[in-house]
Amino acid sequence: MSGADMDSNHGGDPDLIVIGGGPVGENIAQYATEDSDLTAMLVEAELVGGECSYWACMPSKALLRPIEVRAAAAHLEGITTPELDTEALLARRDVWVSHYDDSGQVEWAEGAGITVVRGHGRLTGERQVTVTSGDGATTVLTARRAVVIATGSEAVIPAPYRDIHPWISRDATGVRQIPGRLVIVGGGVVACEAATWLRALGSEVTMLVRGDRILSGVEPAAAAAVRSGLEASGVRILTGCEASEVARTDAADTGVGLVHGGEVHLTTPAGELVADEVLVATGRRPRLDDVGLDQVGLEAADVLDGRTPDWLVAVGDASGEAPLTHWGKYRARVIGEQLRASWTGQPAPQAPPAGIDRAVPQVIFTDPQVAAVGLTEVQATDAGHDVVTATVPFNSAGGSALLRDDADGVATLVVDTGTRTLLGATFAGPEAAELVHAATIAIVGEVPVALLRHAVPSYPTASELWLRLLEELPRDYR
Ligand SMILES: Cc1cc2nc3c(=O)[nH]c(=O)nc-3n(C[C@H](O)[C@H](O)[C@H](O)COP(=O)(O)OP(=O)(O)OC[C@H]3O[C@@H](n4cnc5c(N)ncnc54)[C@H](O)[C@@H]3O)c2cc1C
Ligand SMILES: NC(=O)c1ccc[n+]([C@@H]2O[C@H](COP(=O)([O-])OP(=O)(O)OC[C@H]3O[C@@H](n4cnc5c(N)ncnc54)[C@H](O)[C@@H]3O)[C@@H](O)[C@H]2O)c1
Repeated sequence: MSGADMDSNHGGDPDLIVIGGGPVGENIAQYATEDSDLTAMLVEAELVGGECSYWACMPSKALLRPIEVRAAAAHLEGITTPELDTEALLARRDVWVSHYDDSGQVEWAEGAGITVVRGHGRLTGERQVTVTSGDGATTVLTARRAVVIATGSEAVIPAPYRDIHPWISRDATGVRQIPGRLVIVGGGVVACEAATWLRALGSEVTMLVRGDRILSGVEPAAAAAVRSGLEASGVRILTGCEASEVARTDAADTGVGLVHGGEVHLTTPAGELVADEVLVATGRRPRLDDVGLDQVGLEAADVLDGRTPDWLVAVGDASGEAPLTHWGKYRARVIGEQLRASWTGQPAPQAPPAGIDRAVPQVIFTDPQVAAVGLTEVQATDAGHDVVTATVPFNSAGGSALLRDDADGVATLVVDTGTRTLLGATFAGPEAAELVHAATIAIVGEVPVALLRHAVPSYPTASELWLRLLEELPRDYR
């Protein structure tokens, strides 16, 4: 260890207290302390590993992967379609969430030298966190250097649904009882992914979408491909449709993943809908209400706008940045390394390139998948860029067409006319997830598109779509 201001504090107050032991909290605790004598405590109210490990990313993708493989087999000449075994699929989910047991993650934390403290953490003073455990006992902790808020986010439930105990994403990922008739409110990522697995598990799904299309944040042609895929699987999508009244008999919190009461009646412009369950998937907000911000003279807006004192940092979903695990973990690595360098005198890591937050990738695991990074054409022009775009059908390359007999979908590049570098890319098609990282590298590296044609994709792979896309650009760009 180097650095003038370091003194060993083993057994004393930790250098860092992280409130929230999700993937982001775990990462910042690790990166802020590794290769040093610095110490961290991770305060977790529920399960170490967070929403992502038990209720969000892992269970949803564990459910979706076999469904995706079945869909691919159903659209490939030469093999018969495998049958879905609901019980086995839910059991696979349970394995991927470690049966909701976090001992593996606690073991990892302890192995990394991080002390796990169970309970709900709240700020009660400068660098001070009071932890309330399940039995109401409180412990006051003080950080020598900093406190991190990594408390994640929570589902937003709009007014008409608050009294009916609707399902939220936890019920969909933790499903144990398949609703016969399911209404999904929202047309975002949670809604589209949950519609995919719940339809495959046998629910009759109706999506109630307030806007004029699903997935309003992605390229319209990609969103249209997802809509076609959902409709082909039997999902009914009502756009421009909001419920004005919602009523349910015997609404009750029967448990996660179980139907929460009797029939639900929804009054909508498309007529009355009757459902056995309603899944509300209308967005998430940073979980900042109950972390004691008022005790240190702050409001949620201060955290979201970055007006926090030096000793307080927010990261992950709680920070208001892109609510994605990989993005939160990236920010945790960057901020954690910066903190460690400033506390130890170790060399500072390379700073992120300017504008890095415009290179956030996301994969939507629907059928077809959507994998996107950076700006869409509309977002780029709204941000003041002059752009040219290239769009090709997903099956326009041999390698991508081979993936499925119905390799429908679309790929789009958005290029800045000034810098002639990539601003955004979107791939909608089978297994599109693995195509997007090349675009992320091109954006982060500010690679001129003229150089990209010298990056040769193997034959026959889906990456050959890059050749088709570059050919679609004006000749003097290639
Ligand atoms: C259904 C669904 C699917 C998703 N799928 C993906 C995906 O495929 N890929 C992807 O990148 N992202 C996905 N996301 C988003 C992803 O889950 C979040 O971006 C990620 O979990 C954020 O990590 P985090 O550590 O910031 O917060 P979280 O994972 O929410 O963890 C926060 C932790 O803090 C704890 N906590 C909160 N308040 C306190 C307190 N006061 N004291 C102590 N502990 C507290 C919580 O119990 C929790 O364990 C999905 C989200 C949902 C809802
Ligand atoms: N594969 C992934 O990366 C993945 C998967 C799931 C979730 N996530 C993350 O989780 C976050 C939350 O997902 P989400 O789908 O809940 O949010 P979202 O913001 O993606 O979509 C919310 C949807 O609800 C609609 N809506 C909002 N308020 C409404 C209201 N009052 N009435 C009717 N409709 C309303 C919106 O128009 C939109 O269609 C996302 O930002 C996403 O990044 C990521």
